[in-house]
Amino acid sequence: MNAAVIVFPGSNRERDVAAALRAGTGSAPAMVWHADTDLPAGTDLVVLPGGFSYGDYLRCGAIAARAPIMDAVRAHAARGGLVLGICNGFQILVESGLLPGILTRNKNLRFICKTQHLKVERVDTRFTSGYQPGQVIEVACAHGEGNYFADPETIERLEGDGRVAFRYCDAAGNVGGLANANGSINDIAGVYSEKLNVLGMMPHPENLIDGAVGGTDGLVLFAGLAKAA
Ligand SMILES: NC(=O)CC[C@H](N)C(=O)O
Repeated sequence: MNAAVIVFPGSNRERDVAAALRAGTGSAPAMVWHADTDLPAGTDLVVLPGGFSYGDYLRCGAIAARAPIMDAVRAHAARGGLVLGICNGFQILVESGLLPGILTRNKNLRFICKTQHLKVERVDTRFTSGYQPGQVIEVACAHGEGNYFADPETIERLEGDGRVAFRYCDAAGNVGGLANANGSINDIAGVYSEKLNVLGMMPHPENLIDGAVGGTDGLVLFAGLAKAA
């Protein structure tokens, strides 16, 4: 599979996600600078990594969404190409209009850094085909603005169309309550685009790829993507 990781000034998880792609797909991704205007020919998957692009100035992801490379990312998505945005990458996807809704300050107004359980809502997408229906997975959270919000019509559409990818839950799979630390509406941790080819998620699957360091629940996503591509 040919993956491209976009690197913005202030990205800090691009190496983590490159390691996850190498481990999950067997090949190293191309690293593409934000000021470039083209993706490498034959790119199957674009990854927008986590971090603090442009120092989180204005709003997280707002400036990166207007970077030169984003026209090529939008065109890739419009052709049905795969796009994965993780944390700051999710923020960039909503700021660029590739996904609906917004990501605003965590409800406790603090940076949240912890492992987190997620419920996998569906396993018939190219991102989640490696999981079991209803599986509870463990991933890492590290964000200040992960509180997902959208207007009631948008939420109804997302829920009705099965476009919620993951929800915050406890170890037993109970959704919401204290498990939803950032206050996201409907406990939403990740959403798909209409054609299910764009996924934005707040937690970091790329940091759970090694049994010796916390587990491999994240690796499943990258390995599944390679199979799907
Ligand atoms: N880990 C990240 O990608 C952090 C995203 C963003 N800078 C925030 O704090 O919300």
